[in-house]
Amino acid sequence: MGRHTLPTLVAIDGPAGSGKSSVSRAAARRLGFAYLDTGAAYRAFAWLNLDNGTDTSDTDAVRRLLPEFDYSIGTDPDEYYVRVGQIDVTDAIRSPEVSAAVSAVARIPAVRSQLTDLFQSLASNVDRPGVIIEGRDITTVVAPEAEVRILLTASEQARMDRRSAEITTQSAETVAEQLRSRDRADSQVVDFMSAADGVITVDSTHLDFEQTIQAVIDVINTRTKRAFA
Ligand SMILES: Nc1ncnc2c1ncn2[C@@H]1O[C@H](COP(=O)(O)OP(=O)(O)OP(=O)(O)O)[C@@H](O)[C@H]1O
Ligand SMILES: Nc1ccn([C@@H]2O[C@H](COP(=O)(O)O)[C@@H](O)[C@H]2O)c(=O)n1
Repeated sequence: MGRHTLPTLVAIDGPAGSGKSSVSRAAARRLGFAYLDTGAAYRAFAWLNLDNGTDTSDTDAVRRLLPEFDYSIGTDPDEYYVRVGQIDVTDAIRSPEVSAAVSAVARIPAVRSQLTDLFQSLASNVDRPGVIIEGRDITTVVAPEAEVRILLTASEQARMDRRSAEITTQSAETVAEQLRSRDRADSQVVDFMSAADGVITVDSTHLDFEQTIQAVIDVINTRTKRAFA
């Protein structure tokens, strides 16, 4: 049987360390939804550039690599993987080197255009009743028509504390500075710090992980007028 209805689209944006990936994945798992981590694609393309020895400040050189970007990602929250060609880069794309390079490639319009088309195609082809798509420009560019649009944010201090708690290979100061500079670079490209019209803000500064997941699920249930979970 072919699909008769399109999946419910849930778009979640927010700054670095706000909990987008971990909260979206956990909420998708509980709802029986698919989960699309859009940041992983930008990270994987930055990884390809670094692996290829491309100068990521050379826009033409980065653009020339786009046709070679053979990308795949797992959208089942329980079978998450990120691949470039046959190479599994799930862990490699989280390295400090990739985190330092990703904003440079993400600011190139041709990169954004190709990846946005890819995200829209991936989201419409999931074999689930819904899909949670998370990133920076989902509520505004990738899926502005989404039934549910959420800005997941937290104070800069809370986001830094959380990020430095998970990254033990660098000092808290280094992690904090990297997070600030990535947010600064990213906010040149798209505003993910203020909610566009129709976007619900969930501020997790004073919520723990479980409370944040429930807050997101509550918004989804309210906006779709269904009791998914
Ligand atoms: N409300 C919360 N309370 C405590 N810890 C949290 C909360 N939300 C997320 N975390 C933790 O904070 C860390 C960062 O979360 P996550 O990686 O999902 O953020 P992110 O928004 O996807 O960041 P980035 O955009 O940089 O990928 C993770 O270790 C996650 O478990
Ligand atoms: N929709 C998006 C998602 C991500 N980016 C860029 O990728 C970087 C990594 O994203 P994470 O969610 O994995 O931290 C992010 O800092 C942006 O530079 C984007 O531009 N648009």
